[in-house]
Amino acid sequence: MKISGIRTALLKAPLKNPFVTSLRRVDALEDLVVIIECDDGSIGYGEGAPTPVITGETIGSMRAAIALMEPFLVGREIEEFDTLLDHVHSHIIKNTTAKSALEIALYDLKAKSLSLPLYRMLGGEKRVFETDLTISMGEIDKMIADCLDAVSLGYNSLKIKIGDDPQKDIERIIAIHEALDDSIRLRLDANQGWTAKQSVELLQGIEKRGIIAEFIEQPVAADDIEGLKYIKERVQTPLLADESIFSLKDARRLLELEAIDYVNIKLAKTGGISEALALADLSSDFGVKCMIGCMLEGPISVTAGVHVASAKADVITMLDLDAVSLLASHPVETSVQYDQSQIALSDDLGLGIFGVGELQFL
Ligand SMILES: C[C@H](N)C(=O)N[C@@H](CCC(=O)O)C(=O)O
Ligand SMILES: [Mg+2]
Repeated sequence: MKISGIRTALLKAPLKNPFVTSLRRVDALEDLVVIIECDDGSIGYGEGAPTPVITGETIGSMRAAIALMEPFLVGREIEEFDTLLDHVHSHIIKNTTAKSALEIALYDLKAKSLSLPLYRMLGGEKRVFETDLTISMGEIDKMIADCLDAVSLGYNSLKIKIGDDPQKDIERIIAIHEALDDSIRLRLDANQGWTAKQSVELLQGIEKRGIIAEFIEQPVAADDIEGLKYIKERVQTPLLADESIFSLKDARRLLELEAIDYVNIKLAKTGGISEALALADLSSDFGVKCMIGCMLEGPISVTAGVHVASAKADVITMLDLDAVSLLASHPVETSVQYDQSQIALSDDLGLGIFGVGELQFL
C-alpha cells in the first residue's frame, strides 16, 4: 500500500450559533481536509481546524507545512508507519494542527491496511461515549436559554465559556447554576481570561455559595505556570489545563509541579494521535485523569478523538467532543454516530469515514 498522492481541501460548514470564547468569535467553520491516496485505491482521511489564537496556525500555514512534508511521504509504503510518523514530526517544529491532520489520515490508512477499526488497532473497544456541549459566552439570559435547550436535548454536562470580565463571569455562573438542576455538571472554561488573583477570588466566591464546578479550564495565560499552581493551592474547584499543554514536556512540567488536576488532550495541540496517546499514558503515570477535547473543527478530526478516547478509556474519563453538534450541517459521511450527547463508534475500518462530499480542493 504505497502513498501515491496527498490532496488538501477546504471544508466549510455553517454553525447553529456563533461560537464565542474569551479568545475569539467564529461564525462558520472553515478547516482543512487532508486526503492521502494509495496505489491500491485506499484513501486516508485527515482534518484540522486552524485556531490562530491557540496554535498560531492558519489554512495557509497548514497547507505550507503539509506541502513541506509531502515529498517525504509520497512514494512510501503505509507499512513503514513509524518512519512516516517520524517524517511528519521531524521536518518542522510546531504546526501541530497540520501534523495532526496528516497523522489522522495515516492512522486511518494503517488501520484500513490491517482491516481493523482504528480504535481496535489502538487497543480500544467499540463503545458509546458521552460528550458535553459548549455554551458560548454572551449575555446571561441567552446563556441560560442555551443551557436549558442543551438540557432538554439530553446533555448532562455543559461547558460554559467565560473569561471576558470576572465580575460578569461570577454573575453568569451563579445565574446558570440557579437555573439548572443540580444533576447537570458545569465545566467552566475561561480560555486564559483571568489573572491568578482574579481566579482565586472568583472561584472562592462561587464555592462559598456552594457552587463547585466539575472543573475550571485554563483560567490564566497559557504560560502562567506559577499562576496555575497558585490557584490550585487555594481553591476546591479542580483545575484543568488546556492551552498550557501542547507537548509531553509541557505536561510533565505541570504534573511534576502538581499544578493541575486534569489534562485536556487535543489532537490539534499534540500534533496528532501518537503524542495524544503518549500524553494520556504520561498523565496516567502521574495518576491524573484527562479530558479529550477539540477545537471548533469538523467530523473527521473529532472522530479521530473518539477513537483515542476508546484506546485510553482508563485515563480519558471526560469528553469535550461537541464540535460536530455545533455545526448546522456538514458534508462528511461517517458511520460513527453523533446523536447530541451520545457518540457511538462503529465496526467500520479505519476512522469509519466514507466520503467528504463536495469539497473545494486547493
Ligand atoms: C469546541 C470545544 N468544546 C472547545 O471549546 N474548544 C476550545 C476552543 C477552541 C476554539 O476556539 O476553536 C477550548 O478552549 O476548549
Ligand atoms: Mg479550553
